[in-house]
Amino acid sequence: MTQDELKALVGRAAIDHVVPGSIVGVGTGSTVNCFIDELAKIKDRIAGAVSSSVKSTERLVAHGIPVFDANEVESVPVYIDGADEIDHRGHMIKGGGAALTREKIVADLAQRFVCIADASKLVDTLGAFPLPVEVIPMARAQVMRRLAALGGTPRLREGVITDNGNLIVDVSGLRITEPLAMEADINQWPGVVTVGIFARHRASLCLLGTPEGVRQLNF
Ligand SMILES: O=C[C@H](O)[C@H](O)[C@H](O)COP(=O)(O)O
Repeated sequence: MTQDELKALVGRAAIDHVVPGSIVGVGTGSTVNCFIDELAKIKDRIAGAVSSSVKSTERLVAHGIPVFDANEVESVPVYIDGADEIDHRGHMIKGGGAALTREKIVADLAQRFVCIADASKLVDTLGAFPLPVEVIPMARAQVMRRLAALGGTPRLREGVITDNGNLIVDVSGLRITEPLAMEADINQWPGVVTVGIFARHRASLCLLGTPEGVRQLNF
């Protein structure tokens, strides 16, 4: 099976975790796009969605799925999103599509985070995928110096402005053995909007697409 077929497989499997009549938290990315297309088929059975990016909103609206502003929603039973990496405890690196801040906001509204990913995303230790950090433009150079001092190699993502008008710095060469601590540390640096470590908002369940079918990892 190709990676795209595995993404389609988990996008379909995620439908079983949608709570009928509820507002669904919807992530961002190519795997989530498969989920959105499946969600469209059951749109009459949900109240709508709260979205984590302009791109996902556009896709939801194109399918005729009502999209609620996050400020209108107090809580959602489930948030469904992809990941760039996920470890065996449900900690993730996210932000490869620059949507990490809004993703963490919607994840914070959710009672459960269901991660959908193809098998290539499962790792023993986070960090082989360059860690995205959303940064306010004025703080770019200082945050990059701090990231280098942590032992990583930061690089500005050229030509990318987030939905919030900020920059993305990608940090390679980190071995993230303590995701919770590193998330808390980087998040409190002046000018950092969000770090792409999702440890505090880790997955409750991962639907992992493998050539043998969907593997469920409960955390
Ligand atoms: O900002 C983007 C998100 O964190 C995505 O969920 C992540 O990059 C995974 O995307 P994809 O499903 O395209 O691999």
